[in-house]
Amino acid sequence: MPLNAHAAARLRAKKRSRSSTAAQDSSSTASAEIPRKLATSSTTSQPKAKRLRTAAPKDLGWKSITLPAELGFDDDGGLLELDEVEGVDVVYEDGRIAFKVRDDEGVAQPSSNSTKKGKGKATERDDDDEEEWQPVTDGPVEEEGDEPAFDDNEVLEFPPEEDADEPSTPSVPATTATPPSLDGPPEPEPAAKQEKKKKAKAKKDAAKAGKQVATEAVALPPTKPFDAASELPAWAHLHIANPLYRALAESGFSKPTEIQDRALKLNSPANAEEPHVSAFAAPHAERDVVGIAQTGSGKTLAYGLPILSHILSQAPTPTPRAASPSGSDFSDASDELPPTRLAALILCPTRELALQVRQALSTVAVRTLPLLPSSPETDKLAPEDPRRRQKGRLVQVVALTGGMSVDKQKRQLEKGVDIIVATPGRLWDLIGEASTHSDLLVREIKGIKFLVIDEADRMIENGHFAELDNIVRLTRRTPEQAANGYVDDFDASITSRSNVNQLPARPDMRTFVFSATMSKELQTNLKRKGGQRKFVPRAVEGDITSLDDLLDKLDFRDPDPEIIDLSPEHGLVETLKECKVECLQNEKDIHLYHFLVRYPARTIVFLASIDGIRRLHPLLELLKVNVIPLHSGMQQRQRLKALDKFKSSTDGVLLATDVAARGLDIPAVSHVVHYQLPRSADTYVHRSGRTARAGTAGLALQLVAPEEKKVQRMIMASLGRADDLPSLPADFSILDQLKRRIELAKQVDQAHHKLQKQTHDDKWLRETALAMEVDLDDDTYDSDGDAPRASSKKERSKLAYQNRALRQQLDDLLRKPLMVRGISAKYLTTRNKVGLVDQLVGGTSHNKIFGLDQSSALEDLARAPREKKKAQKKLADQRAADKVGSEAESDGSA
Ligand SMILES: Nc1ncnc2c1ncn2[C@@H]1O[C@H](COP(=O)(O)OP(=O)(O)OP(=O)(O)O)[C@@H](O)[C@H]1O
Repeated sequence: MPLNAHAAARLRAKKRSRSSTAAQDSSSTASAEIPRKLATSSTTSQPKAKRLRTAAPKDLGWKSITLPAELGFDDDGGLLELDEVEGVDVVYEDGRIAFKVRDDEGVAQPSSNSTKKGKGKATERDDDDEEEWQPVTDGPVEEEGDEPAFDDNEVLEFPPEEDADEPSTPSVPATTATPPSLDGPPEPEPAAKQEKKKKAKAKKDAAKAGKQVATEAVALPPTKPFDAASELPAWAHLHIANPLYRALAESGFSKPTEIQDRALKLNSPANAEEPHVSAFAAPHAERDVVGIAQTGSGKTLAYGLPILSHILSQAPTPTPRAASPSGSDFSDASDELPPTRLAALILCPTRELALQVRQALSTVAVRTLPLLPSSPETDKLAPEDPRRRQKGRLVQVVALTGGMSVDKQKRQLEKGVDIIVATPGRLWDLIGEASTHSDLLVREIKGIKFLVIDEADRMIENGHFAELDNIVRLTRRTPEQAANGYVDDFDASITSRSNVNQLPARPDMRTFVFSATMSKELQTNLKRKGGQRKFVPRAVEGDITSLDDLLDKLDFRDPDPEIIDLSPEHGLVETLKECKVECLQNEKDIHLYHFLVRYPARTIVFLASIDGIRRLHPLLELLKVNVIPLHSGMQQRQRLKALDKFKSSTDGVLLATDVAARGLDIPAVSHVVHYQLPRSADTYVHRSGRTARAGTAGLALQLVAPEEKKVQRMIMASLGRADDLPSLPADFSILDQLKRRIELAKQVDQAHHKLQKQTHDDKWLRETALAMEVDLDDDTYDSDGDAPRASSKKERSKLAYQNRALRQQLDDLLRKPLMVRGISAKYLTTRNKVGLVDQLVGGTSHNKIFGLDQSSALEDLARAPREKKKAQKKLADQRAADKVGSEAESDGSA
């Protein structure tokens, strides 16, 4: 087996101790990879401190040499007698190995060139060369977020409504502003700044291009219907409006997910022929749906596509205000009122989810329009920019959530919308205003064709009972409408005009209730009630406090709503792997930090409280983890920015409360960590479902303290499982090193808070003294009790000094590499038959932990049982050998 000699320059190689237990190849010769120049050099001169540059290992010009065993290698694999080499320093920067090459040594190419010119090509550099050499970074390259950023609920400005009913024409939609991106602030790196500038320029160019495009008329042939049968055969059997096929193809959704297939089949006109449908008393053939399907299975489009399909197949309705003969006046008789435009109301439990649903539906809506032919101007625009599209019917989707400007939302409503995605709180605020706006909104809601309750079970938990109740009442039929004598207890005083209150709700409204979790008991109840529900829904007294209550309050027009239950047996997605780490409560920080360092990837860490996030966030930040907090104590804008930032970083760590547990569809989340276990199995399912979405693999890790064992067993039991989760393996020598870092980071944090508090107290005292015209001697202070006191200058500077010193210590510690036990920082040799240089040169070395190969948590988890078996066998062999030895000894002594 080839052994790798170390590349450490300036190190006089001495015989390594034989203490290493790893058995090594002891063949008489061994080949080693040594930087070309280093292998031949024997000078001992120190590289000059100036003009050192970082070189990538692969650019160092390694060459294989054959070393006779007597020259260099003992049977430990240790390196003997290789003399000092020069020109390359092995240094440890930010916890990583880095090779520093002196310019005048010219050992290797500057990285930027050498990667282009090929491995190992060394060129001499002139000392007078003033050109700056760029350091090579081996770190992961930051990728652009692959999802469009949340756009602060800006409704995309689609082509003017008047044109909506016209067939596609050659002209181009009017210029509109590009939806603003909420990109998080980039790192203050010069490269990032440049990138930002570039983006800004590109955006400007795109805006310019958009204007240009808008002013030029592009002659286009009329758009042909999309040929679903040949281009999207897996969808062709489902009856949806033709432009949607184009949108699905453009989205890369080659086939429907199971829940989509099942839900859309109920949309099919073919169903009208089926006996169970003909039994449906209402004058329509479409069904109400209660859909339960695993997380990430595409439920949004399962209800979204029937809605979009319905809208696209209807003749466009003019905006209510514009069409109303008397503007906003509702004094006319109800039958003279203009038709309503709003087709669907989608209720979501959280703001983020509502914004995400809006985004998902808007994207599909835009994609129903064909792209304009490619041109230098249009190509600069984002594909979701309506200016890239041909004119046609564009569905308007608006999100009404808290934390956003009410006025803006009203303006959007005024323009006319097809779909409202709302959280109950904000929607009810808008309705309850008792203004012309709210009357209009009530009238629109009464006319909806679809009512959707997304994440239905969470909706109940969210504390919006009253609002939800009131909104749901608007969609119920009046006694006259329902042949069952249904009593609508809608409070007439909610809106300002009684004639709006008396408007009937749409008789053929469809109701969709979706969630990833719903108790079997509830489903059974629902089924059992099907017959009764036909005409007599249960009168629910008081608030809606359970999903059962909600289902009873919903006025399903379908007496037998279709229940599609695709929930997996154990509630979790098949592509999700679970594991655990059992540790004490106060060791969770170490294990979390270990996991994040060992397996850098997009990760969501769930905590039980905002306080927990406020404690952990600064700690991990001090440890240089790319950590992003998300909780309900943050302003909406901050929350959206946090999500945006998380989406655009490949190794971001989102520290979140359960506000992020449901529905959020963030691409490529590799890991979910339950820092604290949730209190219910449903929340566990939803939290874990933020990874392993749409058929991808993912891992959920539970950090379980002894006091949580009971909760854990309960969760597992309610998912129908024993606690058989595998433990994630950890290297204890690394944990020790991480523990030191964490302890120091905690001290830094405490010192920082102490200083901050003191500064704050001092400021307050000084301001108070000034206001009271009292002299406050800086060097004297009141030291009794807990009352805030002004600190002396000496005290303050001592604190500040301590603070700085601790930070410095932490920085120094973070710069030191993490080393697996048994390897040396000085000699990059071989450990457990793994060549460390091989790892570095081959790029397989772990970025932060020296001595480990890069591997994913899933790979390590899969290997864990084999490794455990091996370790057990080794231990058993060792014990057996010890036993034989001691028996032989005792025989000998006898
Ligand atoms: N037919 C399809 N083919 C491939 N991907 C799809 C398809 N339909 C939806 N997706 C993608 O799957 C992902 C998950 O979809 P969605 O958010 O609707 O899941 P969900 O079932 O609502 O999840 P949750 O229960 O967590 O809210 C999204 O990124 C979506 O774009």
